[in-house]
Amino acid sequence: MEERIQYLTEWLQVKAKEAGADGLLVGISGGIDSAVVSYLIKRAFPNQSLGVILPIDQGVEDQTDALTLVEGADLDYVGIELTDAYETTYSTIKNRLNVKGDWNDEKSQLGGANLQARLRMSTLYAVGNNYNYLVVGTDNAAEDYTGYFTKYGDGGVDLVPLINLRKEEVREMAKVLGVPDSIIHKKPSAELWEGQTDEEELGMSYDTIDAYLRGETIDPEDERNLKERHEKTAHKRQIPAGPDKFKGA
Ligand SMILES: Nc1ncnc2c1ncn2[C@@H]1O[C@H](COP(=O)(O)OP(=O)(O)OC[C@H]2O[C@@H]([n+]3cccc(C(=O)O)c3)[C@H](O)[C@@H]2O)[C@@H](O)[C@H]1O
Ligand SMILES: Nc1ncnc2c1ncn2[C@@H]1O[C@H](COP(=O)(O)OP(=O)(O)OP(=O)(O)O)[C@@H](O)[C@H]1O
Ligand SMILES: [Mg+2]
Repeated sequence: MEERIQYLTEWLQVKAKEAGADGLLVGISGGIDSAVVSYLIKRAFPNQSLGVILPIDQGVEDQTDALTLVEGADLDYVGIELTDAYETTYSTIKNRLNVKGDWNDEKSQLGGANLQARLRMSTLYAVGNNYNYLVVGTDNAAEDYTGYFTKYGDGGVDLVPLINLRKEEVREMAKVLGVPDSIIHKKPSAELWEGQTDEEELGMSYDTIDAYLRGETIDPEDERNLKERHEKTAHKRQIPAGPDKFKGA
């Protein structure tokens, strides 16, 4: 695992250099994926790496985890409270569509949740511009395969160092890097709404997804679900579709 960590550290250094960037930053949620990326960017750029904590209506526990993490990783950080920005944006959209008589509360819920991820993305790029840092994402192999991320939200990043790591490998790497146990053992959650957990929303455990990604046989129902998620989310892993060049007169 140490070699794999070294490999990713050097890869981050090369990609930043290729881009002419001075360093790297990551959004820190208090979860394990961003924890691992924090330690990696700190290794790659000890003096030019930044953690960005972006609370939106967030529980105290997670801000504590985020702070424990940056202190443990000895990572420079900044906290930017986005609750007001989120609420203003969301209510402005809601009010305007209400005036047209078009607002649909139920349909808009997921869009509102995704707006949180997209506001964080915009904020990370604004901070990145200020320092000439690249934005590092935290998606792992299980999230990538299932498309379990917000398009142009947490999926809108410059580099994805964990993209080939199953969740179990992220946990293993976290242990070697020295990520606190409390973060390693907490339930994965996007925290886009109260009580959300990845495994409940996906309808299966990361152990099952990891087993599938290792090429093992899993419950046929789960396999069907995974394949369907993968196909439905193909657009998130591609550049936006455009038509072929018009060849007529
Ligand atoms: N075939 C197609 N070709 C081109 N575009 C297509 C499309 N189908 C949908 N779309 C577009 O994609 C949109 C749907 O994708 P998207 O906006 O991403 O939204 P969606 O996939 O519906 O929701 C995001 C999912 O990711 C989860 N998430 C988000 C953020 C963080 C984490 C985490 O683990 O921390 C998890 C979240 O809980 C939710 O389950 C549609 O509204 C539409 O605009
Ligand atoms: N409050 C937040 N502040 C800054 N960035 C955040 C915040 N919430 C989410 N993010 C960003 O969105 C990413 C996607 O969240 P995700 O939940 O998949 O990862 P995680 O929280 O690090 O780990 P886990 O999946 O185990 O919860 C995070 O890794 C982080 O980069
Ligand atoms: Mg999380």
